[in-house]
Amino acid sequence: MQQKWLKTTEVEVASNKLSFYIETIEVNQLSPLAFFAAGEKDYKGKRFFWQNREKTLTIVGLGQAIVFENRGNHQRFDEIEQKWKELTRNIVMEEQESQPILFGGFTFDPDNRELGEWDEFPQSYFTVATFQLIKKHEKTYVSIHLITEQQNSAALFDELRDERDRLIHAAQVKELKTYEKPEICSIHERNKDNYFQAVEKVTNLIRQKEADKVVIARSLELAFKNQPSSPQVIYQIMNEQPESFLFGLERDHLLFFGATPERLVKVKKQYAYSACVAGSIKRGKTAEEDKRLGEQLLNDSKNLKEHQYVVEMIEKTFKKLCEEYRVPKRPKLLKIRDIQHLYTPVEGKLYNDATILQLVKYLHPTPALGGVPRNKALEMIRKYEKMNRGLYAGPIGWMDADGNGEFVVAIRSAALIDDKAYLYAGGGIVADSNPMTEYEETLVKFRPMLRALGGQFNE
Ligand SMILES: C=C(O[C@H]1C=CC=C(C(=O)O)[C@@H]1O)C(=O)O
Repeated sequence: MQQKWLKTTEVEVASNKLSFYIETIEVNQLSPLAFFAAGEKDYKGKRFFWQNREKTLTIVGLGQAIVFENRGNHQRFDEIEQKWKELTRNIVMEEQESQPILFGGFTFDPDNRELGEWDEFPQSYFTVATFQLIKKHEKTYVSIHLITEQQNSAALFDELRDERDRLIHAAQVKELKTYEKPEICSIHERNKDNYFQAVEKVTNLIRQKEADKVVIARSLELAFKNQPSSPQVIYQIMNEQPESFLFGLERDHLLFFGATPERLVKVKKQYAYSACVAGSIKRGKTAEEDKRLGEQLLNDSKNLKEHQYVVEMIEKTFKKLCEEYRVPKRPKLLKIRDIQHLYTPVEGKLYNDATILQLVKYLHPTPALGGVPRNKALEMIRKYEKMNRGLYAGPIGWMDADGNGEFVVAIRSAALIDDKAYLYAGGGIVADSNPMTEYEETLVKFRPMLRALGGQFNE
């Protein structure tokens, strides 16, 4: 049985009078990835994919009803918030199972000028999809969004209905595809020498009290025999990393995707949930070894220090934006397939006027990805890391018109551009860091994406 809701809303965005038409139907049995793949021909470069860690929410977007981009200014969080508010001001959506979603991400550092694979990418990139699929618990909804200046759009909307039905049909009837892993022809460790020098330099500066903690990252470049497709690599990370948040965001030739264990912030009905994830150790080969390594991590002063900086900073932000909040006294372990982390969940009740994008703005970058003090750490990253992180380590996620949403920290991620992929990984440097140990930690952090992309990992 298909249900329909039709909403039309008049809105004004940047003094353009726009109408926002929405129609949602409930559909039976539909694989979100098959829906994503159904857009391979016509919507490539204009798609997104999201699945939360609990697997209770999957969102797919095909096509673009509207795009919000912003290049390089410091108001980027407020600007996106304002545009989204203008667009959804008149929409009354409460209690609806499926709402229009704004999906996208912010780059790590708009002041980074290093050239590379991110040259064309804006500093904020958000879209409302033309065709949006939401799978919540066991129900699946597909919405059409049309945002237009035209007054009479009935014919156009009918065309979109036909297109929606075609996409649903394609996703339902095609046999569920199992994709092969891509075939790699080369793996190149970019700027490896520079990475060692950067860690050494930054450790020395921290010892001289120039900063307390700085996260230094590096990158691998993979070349493939044949160009992998977006559904193919998303399929691989879904299989390889089921316990993480999964995301994929396309813009023209670039797909940024990953499987991160780290939530930046989730807001549901004015309650906010964040998590401090910093401090790492590998998984053991046996349950006993794993337990011993976990205990070692929980008692390791270097990792506890790295972690504590993140806790203090997230607590400060919650203090500013929440009526009440709760921070556990000690971290616990977050165990994922290749690695264990120190983990402290933080939650609070937001003040009435506080929003998810304000939280993102104040939290990003936490000392799990930037450092302490923040500006000094960012300066050192720009100076010594010598790469552009692009969306790696930035906030990526979604929000709805009621202010609910979720953003993760885009680590364990890669940018796929044509027949190349760029993988990123880093680690927190403190006074007692050792370059070789840090390097080995990045190898462990590369492992999930490398494995998903068909690479070998040699211990
Ligand atoms: C910077 C990364 O991880 C961060 C998140 C968790 C643990 C981290 C650590 O132990 O250093 C890092 O702060 C990365 O995965 O690229």
